[in-house]
Parts: sequence; C-alpha cells; structure tokens
Amino acid sequence: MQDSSSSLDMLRETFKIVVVGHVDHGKSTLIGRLLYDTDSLPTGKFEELKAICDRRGMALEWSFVLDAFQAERDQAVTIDTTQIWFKTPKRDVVIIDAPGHREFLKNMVSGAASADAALLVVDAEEGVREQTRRHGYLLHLLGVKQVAVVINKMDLVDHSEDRYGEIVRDVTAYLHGIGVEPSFIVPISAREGDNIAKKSTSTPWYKGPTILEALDRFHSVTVPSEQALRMPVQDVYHFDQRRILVGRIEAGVLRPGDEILFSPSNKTARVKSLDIWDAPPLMEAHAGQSIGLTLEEQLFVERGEMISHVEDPPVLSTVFRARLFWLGHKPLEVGKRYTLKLATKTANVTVVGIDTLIDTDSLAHRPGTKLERNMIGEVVLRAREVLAFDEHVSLDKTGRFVLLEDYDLVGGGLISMEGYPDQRQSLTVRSTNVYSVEHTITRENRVVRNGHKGGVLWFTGLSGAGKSTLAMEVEKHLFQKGHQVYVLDGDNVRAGLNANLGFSPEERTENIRRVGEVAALFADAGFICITAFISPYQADRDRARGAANRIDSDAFHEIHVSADLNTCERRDPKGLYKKARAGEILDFTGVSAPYEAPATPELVVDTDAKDLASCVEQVVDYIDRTFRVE
Ligand SMILES: Nc1ncnc2c1ncn2[C@@H]1O[C@H](COP(=O)(O)OS(=O)(=O)O)[C@@H](OP(=O)(O)O)[C@H]1O
Ligand SMILES: Nc1ncnc2c1ncn2[C@@H]1O[C@H](COP(=O)(O)OP(=O)(O)O)[C@@H](O)[C@H]1O
Repeated sequence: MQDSSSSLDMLRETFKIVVVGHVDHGKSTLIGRLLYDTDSLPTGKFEELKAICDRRGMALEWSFVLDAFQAERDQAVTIDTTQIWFKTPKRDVVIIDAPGHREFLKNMVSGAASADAALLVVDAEEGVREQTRRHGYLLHLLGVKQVAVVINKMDLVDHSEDRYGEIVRDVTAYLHGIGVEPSFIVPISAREGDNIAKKSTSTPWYKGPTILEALDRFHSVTVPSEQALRMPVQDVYHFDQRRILVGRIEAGVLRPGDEILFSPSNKTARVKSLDIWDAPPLMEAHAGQSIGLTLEEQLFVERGEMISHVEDPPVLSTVFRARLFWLGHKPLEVGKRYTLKLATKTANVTVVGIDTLIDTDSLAHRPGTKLERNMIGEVVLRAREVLAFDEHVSLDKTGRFVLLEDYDLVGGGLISMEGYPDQRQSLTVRSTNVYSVEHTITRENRVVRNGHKGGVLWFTGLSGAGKSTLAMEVEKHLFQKGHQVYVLDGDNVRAGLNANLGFSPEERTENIRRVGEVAALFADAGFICITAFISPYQADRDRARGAANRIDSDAFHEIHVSADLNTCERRDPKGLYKKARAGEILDFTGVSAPYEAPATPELVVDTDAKDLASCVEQVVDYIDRTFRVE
C-alpha cells in the first residue's frame, strides 16, 4: 500500500497500525474517538454529526464519525481511501485498512498491509471471542510483533479492576500460547473517551499508558538492513546496450562492486552501478529502497529471480512446508494445483499433503485432510521448478507467499523447511575446467557381451518395507541367469562411501546424490544396478533419474517397494521403529521425518499383499521385459 498522506509532516515518523478484534467489540468506535481526540476530523464534522444525533434523540455513535470521515475521503479522489491517519505527539499514525473492510483479511494475508503494530480490541463484557483469537493468531502468523490489547467498554462493567484482570489473564494466556507478548493492555471506554487521549479518573487502579501514549511507546520498526541481502527481480529494462534490473531490496544492503548471486539460475555477476530515478547513482542501497542496477557483465536474467550475496544465498527447493491461512470459499484440496506468488515469482504448486489442522480457537492441532476457510493448516507444497526463498523464521519478507485460485487470493502462508533439505548443495556444480573423456568401448559393445542392457532399478520405500530382502533375492536370480547385476544397499554404502553422512534432510539428499551417480556409472558399465535406499524425497529420486538418463534415456526405473507404515512397524527387523517411538532415534522416516511416495513409479511392489517369492517374480518379470535386447 502506498503512503499517500502527502499532508503528513515529512520529518515525523509514520507508523502503520492495524485495528483488529471481534465484530462489535468496538474497533470503529475506537477509531472514531481517536480521530476526534487527535483533532483529525474535518472542521465542523463532529458538530454536524452531533446535531443529527441530537435531533433524532439518540446518543452519538462514534462509529458514525468513522463512516462519515470515510465517506468524505471517498469523494476526494486524490486521496487513498483505504487509509486513515491521525497525529500523536510523536508520530503520524496510519491505520492501514479499516476494520469491516471486505478485503481486510486478504490484505493482511497478502502482506499488502504490513503493519508496525496492532491494536487488538476486546469487549470487557463479552471477553475473548472467536475473532479475537483468530485475529490474534493472524497477527502472529503475519509477524506483527507489537500488539496492544485494548479492553473496551469498561463503563459497562463499572470500570471493574477484577473484570479487567480476568480478561488480561484470558487474553495473555491465549497470546502466550502463540508466542505473542502484548506490549500493553489498556482498559478503555471508546464511547466515553476513557484512557484514549487522557487518563480516566474512573480507572484509578490502572497505571499504564493511554492509547495515544501506547502508540508513541511502540518501538520504531527497524528496516531489515542487517539481514542477508534479498532483492527479487521485478523487471529487466533494456536501454541502449545496457540491461537494468529493477526491484525492491527486501532485506540487507547492496553496493557497487558486490558479487551477487541470482537464484534459482545460480548465475553470478558483479554490480556495476545502483541507480534511482532522476538522481545520481547510489554508493549504497538499503532494505526498503526500489532501485535499478547494472552488472559488469551482460547476463540473461528474468523477473522472479532472487538476488543475494554469494556467501548468503536463499534456500533452493522444489518442495517446502507451510503454515497456511486459508481464505478460499472451497477447501484446500490435496493433489490440486494452485498459483503461488512468492516475492516477484509466480509458479504452479501442487498440494502434496496436509499434516495438521490448527484450530485458531483452541490452538489444538489435529490431523485432517480438509483445510476450510478461516482455518490454518501445516501443508506440504511442491513445484515442478526449483524455487528460491527463505525460511520464514530467518527472513520474513522472502519467507512468505500467497496462493491464488483462478486469480483470486485464497491463502497466505509462511515457509518452513522442517524435514526437507535445502537442495542448493546438490544443484551447484563447483568444479570448473573439467572435460569429459570418451570411452573406446561403447555401450553397444557391453550390451552385446552381456546380453542385456544396463540400467538402474531404484527401490524406494520405508524402512522395513522389504527393499534389501527383495533386492538381494532379485540379485541372486539374475546372477544365476548370468546377468551382470549388483546391489547398492543403504546400510552397506553408509558404512563406506557415505560413512560421513547422517540422516538430516541435507545429508540424505547428499547420500542419494552420490548413490545416484554411482548407480549411473554401474549402468554405464553395463550392469543392472539395484539400489535399496529409503530415498524419501521425490526431488532426490528425480535427480538420480537425471544422472542415469545422461547415459540412456530409459535407464532409470523407479520401483516403489510399498508396505503400510503399520506393517513396517510390526516387522521392525532391526528394532529401529521401537527406538524411534521411544525418542532414541531422531528424524526417523515415517515417524519423525517425511516419506514422499513416488507419484508415478515404473513399478509398485506391494510387500504387504504378496509374499517374498511373488514380489521377486514380479520384479524379475519386469527386468526380463525391460532389459532384454532384441
Ligand atoms: N533416522 C533414520 N531414518 C531412517 N533410517 C535410519 C535412520 N537411522 C538409521 N537408519 C538406518 O539407515 C537405513 C536407511 O539408510 P538410507 O541410506 O536408505 O536412508 S536415506 O535414503 O538416506 O533416507 C535404514 O535401513 P532400512 O531399514 O534398510 O531402510 C535404517 O536401518
Ligand atoms: N513380501 C516381502 N518382501 C520383502 N520382505 C518381506 C516381505 N514380507 C515380509 N518381509 C519381511 O520384511 C522385512 C523387510 O526388511 P528389509 O528388507 O530390511 O527392509 P528395508 O530394506 O526396506 O528396510 C524382512 O524381515 C522380511 O523378511
């Protein structure tokens, strides 16, 4: 949202707030009163409204003041009608997006309304209600760290200190549960003007600030210049021979001469100049500034790329976890595709699964498959392409996204990579000046001698699904037939080649990358190479396929050795599930680490439904068909 308030004093600080809370708890009344008490209303407006109310024999409704104020604004076409502002002794406070506004939640979720602080209004009579909790949760989800709770309508509870205490306990217990510590809890009566601009004599027991004082006591929100540099490329302009990349620096600092990295393309370049419109080039640009930059060398980069420094790059991944606030009228569906917008990047994503649903009322987590409007869920999303982003805990601006369905905003979420690896390591080729050498013995020579093609049979499945047992049996059969066959087994490879790797998401990815490359070499040597690794991530298996396909376009066969988690746990051949459940093994697949079943494997072997002999027969049949030479 633009700061359109040209009439604000340039030297004073502009502070953006949102006012949230349950319907009828007094948001509009509070704003109306704040406008009046700070002399922000057009001359005569208040008197006019008062006269109307008097004539009708009714008490003045402060929310009318806000309505009238907005109506006036709506006619002044030069002013952004969605913004309301007033002055405190210290600041110009802008209320971004008025409560009751139809698009309020959408604006909040899309981050258009990124507020410096929030006022959460609670009715002293009614106490904490559904929307109080939901809005509180939303503030937490959107990273609004400074919150003042405003306990309104104190006049209706006789300014009771006890009632104030009760609500303080309720509201702080809830906010504490979601990690929000309110900065102030102010008892007010918006209608009577108690503790808004001046201290009320009706609440002598209250020693804290008035609303205006609270607004001035909030911390100025620092621009995230100390963070790692992030500048999403918004556009690329061509002037003469020059390309100018434009965008807004979301975090960090950029200087001419800096070496920068573009993600996900992984190109690097040195910054030549930083330009802003109609002014000399900058020696330094900071978070919050929109700039144009030129590079020392000409690179082809597109909108959506993320600029960082080389040494502090964003995460690269095709898959991530998100805490998603759902606004769609239709529930979020597993398997369905949505459009993702993340900084300047737009991509299609598919919902892989919904892990938990979070009830914003009770904060209870429960399993579920349907994420409905106004609910929050932990979901896993996958894109076909590699995306560059950050985990929300480390970088707020590039760690959030929105989802669209048919151009309509249906959800907003925060990214976490918990249980998933950063794929950057396995996507970056570091060696340079490397040239491939041709073999003099061709693949055909080997096929002719062996009587079958080379290739990779990639077994994937949960621990205990039967990968090793099956792999070794199949190997025996093929060997007896005179085939060149070799099994690469997880436990064996991890004792040698991959002895330096554990089970973190990144280490599993590296494990599978190496095995994928070794298996491809075996295939190139004419072997039927069977691999038996859990290989829980689709992206890793896809990369292993890519390695084998460099040798032959149909060399890779993904085989899902499938058994229900319960079955695997019952079999528990090594007693590992038991240990995992007891918390003795961390990140155990299926228990405390994810397993992504193949979406389109070449073969599924169901070891739950069939005995070992039938499973072996199924795989050997498959091999006979696909590795045969005519
Ligand atoms: N945390 C954790 N999670 C999963 N598995 C564990 C873990 N710790 C040890 N093990 C043992 O390691 C075997 C899996 O190794 P992999 O190389 O196949 O795993 S992965 O593909 O890198 O995920 C696996 O063997 P299998 O039971 O044959 O699958 C286990 O014996
Ligand atoms: N149809 C089957 N195929 C393979 N193994 C089976 C089958 N039915 C039962 N099992 C048993 O399941 C266990 C699988 O263990 P293992 O082969 O070590 O699994 P993984 O290598 O996938 O961890 C073994 O004890 C095996 O005897």
